[in-house]
Amino acid sequence: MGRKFFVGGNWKCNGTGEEVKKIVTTVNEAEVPSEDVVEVVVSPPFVFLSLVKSLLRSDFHVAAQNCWVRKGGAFTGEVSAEMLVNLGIPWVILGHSERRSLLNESNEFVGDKVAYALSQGLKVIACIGETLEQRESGSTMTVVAAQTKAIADKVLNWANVVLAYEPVWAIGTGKVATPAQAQEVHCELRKWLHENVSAEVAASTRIIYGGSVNGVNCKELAAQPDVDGFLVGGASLKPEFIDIIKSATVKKNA
Ligand SMILES: O=C[C@H](O)COP(=O)(O)O
Repeated sequence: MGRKFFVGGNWKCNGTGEEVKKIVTTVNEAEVPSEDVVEVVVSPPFVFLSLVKSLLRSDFHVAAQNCWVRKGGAFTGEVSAEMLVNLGIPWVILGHSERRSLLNESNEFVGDKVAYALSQGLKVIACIGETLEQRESGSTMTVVAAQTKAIADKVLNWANVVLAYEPVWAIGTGKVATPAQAQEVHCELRKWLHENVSAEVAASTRIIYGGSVNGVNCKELAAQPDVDGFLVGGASLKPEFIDIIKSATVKKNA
């Protein structure tokens, strides 16, 4: 089964209204492969979701960067999945390593969030990844399998899940995983899904890579058989995001 290439731009906690409009203008004016070839999502901070949604070209979609773990209510400072649905936001990023490490989001909490967001009709980019210390101690697969299991324990239908493998040591560091390192983990993750979820889910779930992806390194990464796209941080704020979107054609022509 074909897995459509997926490129997400995670703008993190960046931008003024003016800067956001400028980024949207750049992506709106770009010539990129059609929606049949690549699915593109941009993820601005909460406060700019409506603005970006109103300005963004119709073949690209918007994602929130987080949402609350269950139904909204007395949870000061949180944004619920229901609110995102109400705003017409189709996607949400959950379990990003910055939230896992800075806000102590556990595997179980992330699994609960993913399940709740899906139950409300959102599509989820679920992030997993090991630290440098974990990689150097040889526990990369143990760590990412435990993170994936916490999601799999709560999720029955994977149709609206994209799994983002983002090694923490590669995020915002300029130190990108080599294509072979990325492929190795993606392939193992797909095997894990095959053995622990189903052959169908393993074959159809998109596993995307994140961590210092840029307009140059994207092509070789995109050529790896189990790399189904990217979650891009820093470079998604720059015109080179367009080159990263275009790397979808590497896959198409492979
Ligand atoms: O969500 C995106 C990742 O954290 C990657 O960020 P980066 O491309 O700035 O390394």
